[in-house]
Amino acid sequence: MLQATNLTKNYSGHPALTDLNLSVAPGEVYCLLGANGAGKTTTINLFMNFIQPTSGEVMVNGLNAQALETKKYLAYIPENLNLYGNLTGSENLQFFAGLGGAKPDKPASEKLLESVGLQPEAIHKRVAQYSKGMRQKVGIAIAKAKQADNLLLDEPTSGLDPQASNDFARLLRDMKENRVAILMATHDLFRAKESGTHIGIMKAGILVHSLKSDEITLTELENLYLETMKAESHAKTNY
Ligand SMILES: Nc1ncnc2c1ncn2[C@@H]1O[C@H](COP(=O)(O)OP(=O)(O)OP(=O)(O)O)[C@@H](O)[C@H]1O
Repeated sequence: MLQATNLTKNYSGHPALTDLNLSVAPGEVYCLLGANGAGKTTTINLFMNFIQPTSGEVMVNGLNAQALETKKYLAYIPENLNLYGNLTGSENLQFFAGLGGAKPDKPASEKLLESVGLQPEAIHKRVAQYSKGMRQKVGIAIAKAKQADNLLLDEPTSGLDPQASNDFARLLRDMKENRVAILMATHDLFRAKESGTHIGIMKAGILVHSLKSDEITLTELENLYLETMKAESHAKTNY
């Protein structure tokens, strides 16, 4: 469970995020949309405790995100996942899952990587030879190994081809069915509508709209997004 209450982050007095209220329950996928600089990464970084809030509260499974204990409940996949290029996919998985205290043995790591759709012949190749989509699959495998209750994704499908992006969406669906709470920043309206149970549209650090994805068609979402980006006012409105 992820929860932000009146969450605000300023940088030298400049607001990056203002008064965010948001919750993501187990089995929900909350997709954050918004232009560059809207505050999406700031939100994710606050949940990860990479940065501290100026005011307000950010909670993971009911604990303040600043508590070290929350790390075991969180998995994180950024746009460009940092893996060790000179290690294989399987070795990276063992290493990074091991950091979270959930190191799979070799057969278990092979099974996990196969379960996320990595080609069996790639599993023992050096990651330096992997495509971006393959690296993101290793990221999902690490998250699965960790069995974290919450998954934070920062533009994970950016730059993936449609097939890889589709594979990734399937993996998210599996995690959702396993009751993981997922918060994803994305620029992809189609994926947000398809994979999200909830969609938020941010502008200039404010969550302007928050809606259930089954309340809106893709065309309506696109129109709402474009209107929001055009609108002068940043005032919070209800859809
Ligand atoms: N370390 C920092 N110091 C100062 N300002 C920052 C810092 N990090 C982010 N900001 C500012 O905070 C605001 C929100 O940035 P953020 O990275 O959260 O946006 P975003 O929605 O993730 O954008 P993008 O789609 O480009 O990733 C921007 O105005 C940005 O310039």
